[in-house]
Amino acid sequence: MNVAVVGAGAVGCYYGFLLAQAGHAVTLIGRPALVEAVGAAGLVLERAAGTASVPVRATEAGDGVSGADLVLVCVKSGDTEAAGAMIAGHLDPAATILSLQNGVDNAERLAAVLDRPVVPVAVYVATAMAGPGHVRHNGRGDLILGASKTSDRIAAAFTAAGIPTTVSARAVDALWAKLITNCAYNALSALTQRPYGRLLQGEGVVAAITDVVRECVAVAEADGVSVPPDILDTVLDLGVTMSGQRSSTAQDLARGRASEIDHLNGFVVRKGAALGIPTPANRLLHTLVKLAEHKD
Ligand SMILES: NC(=O)C1=CN([C@@H]2O[C@H](COP(=O)(O)OP(=O)(O)OC[C@H]3O[C@@H](n4cnc5c(N)ncnc54)[C@H](OP(=O)(O)O)[C@@H]3O)[C@@H](O)[C@H]2O)C=CC1
Ligand SMILES: CC(C)(CO)C(=O)C(=O)O
Repeated sequence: MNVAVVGAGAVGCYYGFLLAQAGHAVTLIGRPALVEAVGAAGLVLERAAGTASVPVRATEAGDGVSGADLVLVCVKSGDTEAAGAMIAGHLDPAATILSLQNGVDNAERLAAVLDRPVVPVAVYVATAMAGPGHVRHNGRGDLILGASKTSDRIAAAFTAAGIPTTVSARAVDALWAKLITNCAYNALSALTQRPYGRLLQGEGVVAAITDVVRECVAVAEADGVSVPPDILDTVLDLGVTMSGQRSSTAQDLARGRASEIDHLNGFVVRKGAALGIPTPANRLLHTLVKLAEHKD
């Protein structure tokens, strides 16, 4: 396949590497430092098994998607519309477009910009950029791909490339379950800069997380989403299995970058308002993170 990755960061570089290593022609669309580094040394993946590099094409330009059969959009949720506008005029009519992003409405928002279907993908991976063109893998890597005409073929190609992938007509339910986890941990970890294990030990934290999760479940169910009945246990378990982890929102704030909070707790607040469901705990977390993003 000809594959284009729009947003060559931690997620895009990880999946781009595995697809290139499996023999697919991969083009990364990213920032100038990434393009320069990949041009000089290839795309580097560091993981428990060792560090390796593959040669891939890299460009800053939206026309990097020209001729691609498959386009992976991997930008942060706040960049979805801009990334869509950048590639809109260059897409092959037969290309399949995947949104590999957290949050539940990126595929829908991207589809509105592109005026064509976009397949939502739930991404279960832990990766981070160690430097331009150098991605570090910290765990997992499996995907749940929404259903489409080409999803089964893509899932087979991904799985053959070392990316365990299943197809589900209810990928959005999986995205919601992930969103609920993000709503529970991301803001609290960001505001306190605590990893999840120490966060859960804080006074009142489990009760606060329980409130957040209950609000999210009420909004999801009012929106027709099916949430697993044991979601609260799943959320609390993550704080044990990933006890040393700080949320991506904590990492964004520590680097002085805008976070995805508008698309996490902020999304639940907006959706709840539209559906008549009160979301005071999510509203407060959203507001506090917005204040922390703009300290001056
Ligand atoms: N990292 C992880 O382990 C996981 C991340 N996710 C989700 O995946 C999505 C991507 O996350 P992640 O890869 O970590 O984010 P990153 O910030 O590492 O990667 C996104 C990259 O896209 C670049 N970018 C944004 N807009 C453009 C554009 N128009 N043209 C070219 N490059 C662009 C960004 O540059 P710049 O920074 O300069 O804007 C950045 O390098 C998010 O929704 C995240 O929540 C989901 C599961 C796990
Ligand atoms: C699952 C979790 C909470 C893990 O850190 C995450 O997705 C994030 O940090 O954004």
